Amino acid sequence: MRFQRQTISVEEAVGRLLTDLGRLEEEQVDIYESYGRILARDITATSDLPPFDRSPLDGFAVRAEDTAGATVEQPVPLQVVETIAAGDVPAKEVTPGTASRIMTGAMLPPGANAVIMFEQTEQPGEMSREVRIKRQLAPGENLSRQGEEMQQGSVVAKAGERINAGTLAILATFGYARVPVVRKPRVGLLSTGTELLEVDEPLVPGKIRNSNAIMLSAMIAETGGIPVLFEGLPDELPLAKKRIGECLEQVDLLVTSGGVSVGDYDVMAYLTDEPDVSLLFNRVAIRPGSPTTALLYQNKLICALSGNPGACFLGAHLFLLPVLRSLLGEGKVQTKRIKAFLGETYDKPCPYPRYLRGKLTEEKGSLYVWPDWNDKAGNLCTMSKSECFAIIPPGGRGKLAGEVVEVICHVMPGWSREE
Ligand SMILES: Nc1nc2c(c(=O)[nH]1)N[C@H]1C(S)=C(S)[C@@H](COP(=O)(O)OP(=O)(O)OC[C@H]3O[C@@H](n4cnc5c(N)ncnc54)[C@H](O)[C@@H]3O)O[C@H]1N2
Ligand code: MOO
Ligand SMILES: [Mg+2]
Repeated sequence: MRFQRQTISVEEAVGRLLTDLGRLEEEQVDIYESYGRILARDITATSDLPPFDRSPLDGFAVRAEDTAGATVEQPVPLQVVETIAAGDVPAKEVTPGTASRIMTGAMLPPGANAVIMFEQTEQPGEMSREVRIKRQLAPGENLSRQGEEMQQGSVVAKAGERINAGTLAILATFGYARVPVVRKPRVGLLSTGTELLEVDEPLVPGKIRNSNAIMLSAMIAETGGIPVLFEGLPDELPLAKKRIGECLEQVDLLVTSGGVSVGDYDVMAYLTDEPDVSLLFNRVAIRPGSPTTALLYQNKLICALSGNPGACFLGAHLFLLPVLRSLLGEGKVQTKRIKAFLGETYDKPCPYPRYLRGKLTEEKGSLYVWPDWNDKAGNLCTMSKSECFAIIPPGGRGKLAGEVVEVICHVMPGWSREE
């Protein structure tokens, strides 16, 4: 199968990966451990919000009717019957001719239907029981009514949402000390290639250090998976297949890098010929990383990315991360494509759509994308500065500066080009 490959689009490839890919089980975690997790079900309000009528100001709770005709020149005098701090439950009712001193956030006393701020009142003396109201109020003025923001039982966060700081505020408000989230997928990582050294090993002729594994494990963790780094994969097929089988037992899916093209030792490409291994695809219309491959073995997914670091990085964004998001039940599986003006001409011809790493700038409300010229598939030192992929359509002339191209953003742009 190494040489006969059917080329499919990115959309088709992702579609095949996500088919029959069920969401993982729900688990309960402590709210303090839930940041970044994906909600497993809708979250409903366990009470009204605010839970009681409360004052948004420091001032006096009054009956609006008592303030009729009040002005600075002719303030209306009221008798103060109580001071209510936030957290208190009022003991007294506000009856005609009276008022209660009230702090911001404090519960509104019965009988009151408006609040006037201190700045619009005056008191004859510090110890005086009298307050003079200098402005007429309408009923309901300066009040936060019970349930005005959320009613008990309404949905306040939805299944599939990634928990961020704002979500945590909602979960805390409604008392979700334990949060229903989706279990994190365990993602096995195997790197092929006898040329690979560990990070801490000195370089020896002909060999290189393994940079894909740690890069992929970071992308997996950032997306909400648990990377499980497995040691070396032999180049001989029977041993490799056995090793892959052992690894698959311990994880939800396996990601490999390298060995997917047509080389003599491209063990992943050979694996596609095994009878008990089903091939999802082994060539996608992308550059770099066109030999990216996906397999099903022992009923689990193997995402076989290219060994070229640049291609591996792209393949992980296009194929691995949507799989993880789907397993996590996250609402947004595919990164949205936006449009931007190409900042400079990129005219290298390519038979496939080229996903060019790049950076985004914004000028007078328009988005510009600037190609990363260090664009050989095996190059890696500009990945750390990559903010997006500009998609240069296939064909002879590439795209000219100022033409619109599609862009997939993968980090929040820094909006500048200087290094
Ligand atoms: N005759 C052909 N040769 C190649 C073709 C082709 O169609 N015909 N495809 C090219 C394309 S396109 C790509 S992409 C690569 C895919 O390569 P593999 O997935 O088979 O990757 P390897 O051959 O194992 O390695 C490629 C390259 O990357 C280095 N590498 C591998 N693993 C790592 C790692 N973990 N960390 C860092 N670098 C890694 C490896 O040493 C090679 O230099 O095939 C082209 N060839
Ligand atoms: O598709 Mo490859 O990554 O261009 O060599
Ligand atoms: Mg190869």
